[in-house]
Amino acid sequence: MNTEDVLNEFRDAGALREGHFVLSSGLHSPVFLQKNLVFMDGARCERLCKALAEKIVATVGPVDVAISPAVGGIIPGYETAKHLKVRSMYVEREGGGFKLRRGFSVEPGEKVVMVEDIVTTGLSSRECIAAIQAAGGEVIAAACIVDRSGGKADVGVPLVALASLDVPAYPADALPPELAALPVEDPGSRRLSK
Ligand SMILES: O=P(O)(O)OC[C@H]1O[C@H](OP(=O)(O)OP(=O)(O)O)[C@H](O)[C@@H]1O
Ligand SMILES: O=C(O)c1cc(=O)[nH]c(=O)[nH]1
Ligand SMILES: [Mg+2]
Repeated sequence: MNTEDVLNEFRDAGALREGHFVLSSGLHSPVFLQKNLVFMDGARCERLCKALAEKIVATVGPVDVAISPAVGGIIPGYETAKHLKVRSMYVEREGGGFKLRRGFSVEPGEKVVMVEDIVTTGLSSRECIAAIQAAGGEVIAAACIVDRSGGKADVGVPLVALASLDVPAYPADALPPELAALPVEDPGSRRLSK
């Protein structure tokens, strides 16, 4: 499955949104990939995550466990882990940072792949990887359905992306006038509890 195939899945799901969005990183963008509309369709989610699992194994070899950052990473993390035939766990925010909770644990020596839905700056991926390492996990790779940084995001380990796009994103104080003129949506979960 190549980038165009992945984009077609997003288009068909109505998940390729245009407007004015504030992203998890605080950057603003005219484009938002509403991945939940993709993952709500089990067959569509399976096609994407099966392809991601195959690409992970082809790139870094077998892994022992997949761990994702909540909320967006939970469904693709589970589905990708299913095709990798490994355990699926997630980290979630507690007091601002990600933590492995709910009785989840990693055994010493297990190889972990961190599975994200979308990578923009790589901030959430780096935070998730740090939480896995704090729990004793060895993260050998990261993976995502879409890397929208055009390959520029550095998550500190090899990143396996099913699709790679270069989508514009701007700091709040440097918005193009046509973007600033639109009402802003904040669709993610990072600022939900504030
Ligand atoms: O690479 P980054 O700049 O960190 O951006 C990508 C992150 O943003 C979204 O999560 P968000 O925090 O919006 O919440 P969600 O997982 O609930 O959608 C997405 O799920 C990624 O985790
Ligand atoms: O950077 C983000 O927060 C982000 C971008 C995007 O296109 N989709 C998403 O779910 N999050
Ligand atoms: Mg997320």
